[in-house]
Amino acid sequence: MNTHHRLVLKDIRIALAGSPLLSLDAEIGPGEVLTVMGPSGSGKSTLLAYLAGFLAPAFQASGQVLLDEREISRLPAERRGIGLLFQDPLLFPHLSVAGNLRFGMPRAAPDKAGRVEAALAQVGLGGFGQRDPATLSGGQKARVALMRLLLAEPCAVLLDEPFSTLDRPLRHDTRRLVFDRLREAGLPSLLVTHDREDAEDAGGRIIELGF
Ligand SMILES: Nc1ncnc2c1ncn2[C@@H]1O[C@H](COP(=O)(O)OP(=O)(O)OP(=O)(O)O)[C@@H](O)[C@H]1O
Repeated sequence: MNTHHRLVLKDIRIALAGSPLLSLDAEIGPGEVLTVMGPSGSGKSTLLAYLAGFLAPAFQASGQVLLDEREISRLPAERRGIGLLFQDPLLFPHLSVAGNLRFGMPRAAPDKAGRVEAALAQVGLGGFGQRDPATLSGGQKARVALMRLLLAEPCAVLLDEPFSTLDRPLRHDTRRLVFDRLREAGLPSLLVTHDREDAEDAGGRIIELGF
């Protein structure tokens, strides 16, 4: 599942009601994690919403978002090839764990059942496929959300405080597993967080938002 994607953010500027909110220039190579930090209200979630394709109409944005040299900022969200990991794992409650993992897989993906089982085994959840997601712990849900994201074969990943509801040391272990898997998959990732430890553990560059 190793890929070599690159996400380039060129002179991104976002304003709210005519006032500048944030500006950013960055390049994220295969397997790299860029962390964006900033106080509450500095625009971290807004930046991710812009990159993912669901910026609220109250904002004005300019700049270029290049994924593998293709400008994606005018494409609809579902055609951008971006995977998202939020604070809430947002598992579909009406699907089993395996159903959640199969959900975003490319239609033509071979041996879906085998890949789902292998993905679960990779994160210590072998045999959990038929479980109802409501019966999982917070850390288990986070691991299912990660593998659902990877099986969808994104070209880049955005993470919005994905560890903030987990207690330490579970937080530490989950964070390690997520960053290791993203690195192994060769995906460029952008993490936004308040947490200095999350940022340092991500192992990449850290940018502080602010004009
Ligand atoms: N839909 C919206 N319409 C108008 N203003 C908004 C909207 N969403 C957010 N804002 C404002 O935009 C600014 C940036 O908000 P954003 O949620 O991006 O900050 P953040 O850095 O992610 O904060 P936090 O760390 O608290 O999640 C804030 O001033 C917020 O009030």
